[in-house]
Amino acid sequence: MTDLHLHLLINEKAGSGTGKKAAEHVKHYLNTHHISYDTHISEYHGHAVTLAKQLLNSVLAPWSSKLNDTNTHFPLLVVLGGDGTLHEVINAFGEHTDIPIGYIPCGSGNDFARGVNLERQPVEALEHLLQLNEPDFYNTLCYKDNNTGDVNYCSNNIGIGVDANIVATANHSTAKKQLNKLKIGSLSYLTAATSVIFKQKGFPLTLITDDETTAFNNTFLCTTTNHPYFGGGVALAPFADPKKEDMTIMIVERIAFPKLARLIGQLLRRKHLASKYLHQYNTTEARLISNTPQYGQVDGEEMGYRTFDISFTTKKRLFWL
Ligand SMILES: Nc1ncnc2c1ncn2[C@@H]1O[C@H](COP(=O)(O)OP(=O)(O)OP(=O)(O)O)[C@@H](O)[C@H]1O
Repeated sequence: MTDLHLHLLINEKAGSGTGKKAAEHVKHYLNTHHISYDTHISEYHGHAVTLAKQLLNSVLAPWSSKLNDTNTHFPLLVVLGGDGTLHEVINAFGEHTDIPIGYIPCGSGNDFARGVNLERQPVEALEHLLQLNEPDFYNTLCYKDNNTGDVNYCSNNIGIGVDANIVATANHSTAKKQLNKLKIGSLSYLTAATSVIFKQKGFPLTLITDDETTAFNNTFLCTTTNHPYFGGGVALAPFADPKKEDMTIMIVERIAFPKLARLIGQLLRRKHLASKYLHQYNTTEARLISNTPQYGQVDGEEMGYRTFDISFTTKKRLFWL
C-alpha cells in the first residue's frame, strides 16, 4: 500500500446529484481512517479542466519521480464524477500521461468504470484505490481534428450519427431539466432515443485504416471506442479492451425499422456481432471522414452538428485504478 494524499476533484452534479452524495461518503471514510485529502469542486462545465491544470502546475507529480521519495505521501488526483468529468481531466493533463489519475465513478452512465471493471459503489471504489501500490497503464484514444489541427483525448468513445444525435436531442430537451430535478436525468436519453432512431438518416462515411479505405454510403452509427461500452452499459464492442494497443471501430448501416429493431434486440443480448449490417475494425490508427454534417459526441459530450475529418491513435496513460 502506498501512502497517498488525495486531491479530490468533485462534480457534485454528476449522476443527477450522485456526485454530491458520493463525495460525502468518501470524505467521511477518509476522515474516519485519518487519510489526508483536500477537495476541489467543479462548479460548471469546463471547470474541471481549469482545476486539473492548476493541480498539475502546483502539487501533482509524475509517478516515477516519487518512487524513491519514501518520506512523502504521493499526491494523487482522484476524480469523482461521470464520464464527462473524467474526459475534462484527461484533456487537461494532455501529454502528461505519467501523472496518474484515480477515479471514483458517480455519473449516470459510468461507461469508463464498466470498461475497466471498476467498482461503482463510491466507498468500495475508494477502498480499492487505497489498497493499490502503484498505477497502471491503460489506453485512451487520441484524436486529431484534421480541419482545425486540434488534438484531444477521450477515455471512452467518439460517436458520429445516431448516438450523438440522441445525446444532443436529450441535452436540449426541456424534459431533461425536469427529469434531472427528479434525479432520473438518464431517462431523457431513453426518451430521445425513441424519436431519434426514426429520424436519423443514413449518411456517407469513409474509413481509412493502414490496410484499406472503405466507403459506406448509408451509415447510421459509427463509434470509435476504447472499451466495450456505450450509452450507459450497452456492450457495443464486447471485445474492445483498454489494455490492448488497438481501438475498435463499429459501423452500423441504416436499415429499415424492423431489421433495426431486431439488431437492437441482438445488441442488448450481445448477439449482434454476426449481423451483416454491422462492420467491426480493430486497428491502431484510423481516419474517419464524414462530408455531410452529422451529430458527434465524445465521452457523452456534444461535438456539435458538423462535418468530420478525424484521425485516431491510441495513447497509453497512467491510471490509479
Ligand atoms: N458543477 C457543475 N455543474 C454543472 N455541470 C457540471 C459541473 N461540473 C461539471 N459539469 C459538467 O457536467 C457534465 C456531466 O458530468 P458527468 O459526465 O461527469 O456526469 P454524468 O453525465 O452524470 O455521467 P456520465 O457521463 O457517466 O453519464 C459534464 O459536461 C461536466 O463538464
